[in-house]
Amino acid sequence: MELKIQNVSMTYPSGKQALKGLNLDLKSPSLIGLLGPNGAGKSTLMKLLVAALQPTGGTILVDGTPLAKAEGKLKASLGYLPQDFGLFDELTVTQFLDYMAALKGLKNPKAAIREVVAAVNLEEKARAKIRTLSGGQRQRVGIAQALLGDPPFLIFDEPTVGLDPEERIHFRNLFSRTAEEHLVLLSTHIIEDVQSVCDQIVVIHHGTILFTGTPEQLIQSAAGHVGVFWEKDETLEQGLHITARVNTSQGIRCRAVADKLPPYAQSEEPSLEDAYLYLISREADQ
Ligand SMILES: Nc1ncnc2c1ncn2[C@@H]1O[C@H](COP(=O)(O)OP(=O)(O)OP(=O)(O)O)[C@@H](O)[C@H]1O
Repeated sequence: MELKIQNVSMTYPSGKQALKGLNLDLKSPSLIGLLGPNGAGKSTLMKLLVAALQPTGGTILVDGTPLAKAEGKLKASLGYLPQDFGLFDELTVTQFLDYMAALKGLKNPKAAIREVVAAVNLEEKARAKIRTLSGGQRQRVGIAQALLGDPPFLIFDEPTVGLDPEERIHFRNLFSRTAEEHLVLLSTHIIEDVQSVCDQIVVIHHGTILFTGTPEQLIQSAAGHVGVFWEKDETLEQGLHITARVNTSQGIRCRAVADKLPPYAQSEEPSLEDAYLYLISREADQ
């Protein structure tokens, strides 16, 4: 499966331009992490990709066919976890998944439901009413319904919200395994979610794409722009973007990103988080 996003823009009826001339190729199999600050346009892009919104400019091609003509095919091969996912509180987990399986037209719903309930570790709650679940468990039901029927294209909008660290690791591994044969797109603010599993990262900010490439390429782009120093007085922080500030017994140790590091900063190898913050901070400085 291949999606081509060509010069896509989205302006809401309010006049807010959420996306500005985006170009992007998404090709199966791949696990693509969509990173960006609040309001960057991530959810808008995902809504366009699932045809929940129509772009106000540009074209989206699904295996070469314009989305407007390929909508049926796209929806039949799509699993989607939206950001604000409403659940049917009075249904049990299994009843809800059964309903979703019917909407998806699955031929063998019982086996498919068993499979996804196991994949998200919810066997113990399969008969529990959704209103009795914790936030993290509800999120897992949302992930389960997206996985139902093993669709070849999966979109998860902030899938790890509400999950504890152990669950987040479980889901990262699940997404990674799923992406061995599928196209998986996940949006997140959490760098660790993309760090260890995504083979491609797309950084979006103010409705434009700032970066596409591998995590290693993003890290490389910040080489020479990350440094640490002891904060002897506050003026040393001026003109720098401080990414960490640690109180130690010897004083305050600062980590910073900057276009040009000051002489008192000792250069450090960038992490993915440094590189992301460097990219966003450069944009903010312009
Ligand atoms: N229905 C809407 N009408 C008007 N403006 C909207 C609408 N939905 C989103 N926006 C605006 O479009 C911009 C992009 O929003 P979007 O939800 O796509 O960002 P996001 O990157 O998903 O942010 P977050 O991480 O906070 O969910 C924001 O400025 C937002 O306020």
